[in-house]
Amino acid sequence: MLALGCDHGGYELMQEVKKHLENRGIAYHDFGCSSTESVDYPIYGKKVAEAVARGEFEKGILICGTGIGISIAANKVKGIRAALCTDCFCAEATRLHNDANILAMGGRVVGPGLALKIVDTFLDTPFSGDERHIRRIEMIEDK
Ligand SMILES: O=C[C@H](O)[C@H](O)[C@H](O)COP(=O)(O)O
Repeated sequence: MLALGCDHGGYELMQEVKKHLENRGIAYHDFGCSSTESVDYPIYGKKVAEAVARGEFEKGILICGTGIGISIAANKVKGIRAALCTDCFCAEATRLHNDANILAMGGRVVGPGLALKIVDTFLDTPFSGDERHIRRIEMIEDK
């Protein structure tokens, strides 16, 4: 189960992402926003990040205009590793190396064709489990 969140800058791309997830039979909960009316991205970044951090959702997808603000907000929540991706190489690498639990994208940056490939790459790539990556993630988490 995925947690989804966006602001007005990501709303239209999020509708494409939702259709794509439905076609793939992947369940999600949409934390909003619900239109292209101007809203504040930290609200949605925090809602999704907290739900993922509580373990209620396996992963999350966040979209704002650039993906930057909403990923900054999400990364303030302990246990969250939100990765802003603009290409499939980064989407794959952040799963393999960082075990990222939230994908962030920019609705004003990537078109739907590329964005859906990024989503698939992120969702379909497992964490490598390599010792060096585990060690580095634990350093981020301050364990
Ligand atoms: O990082 C922030 C996001 O890209 C926002 O989507 C963006 O700042 C919203 O801008 P505006 O309020 O001008 O639509």
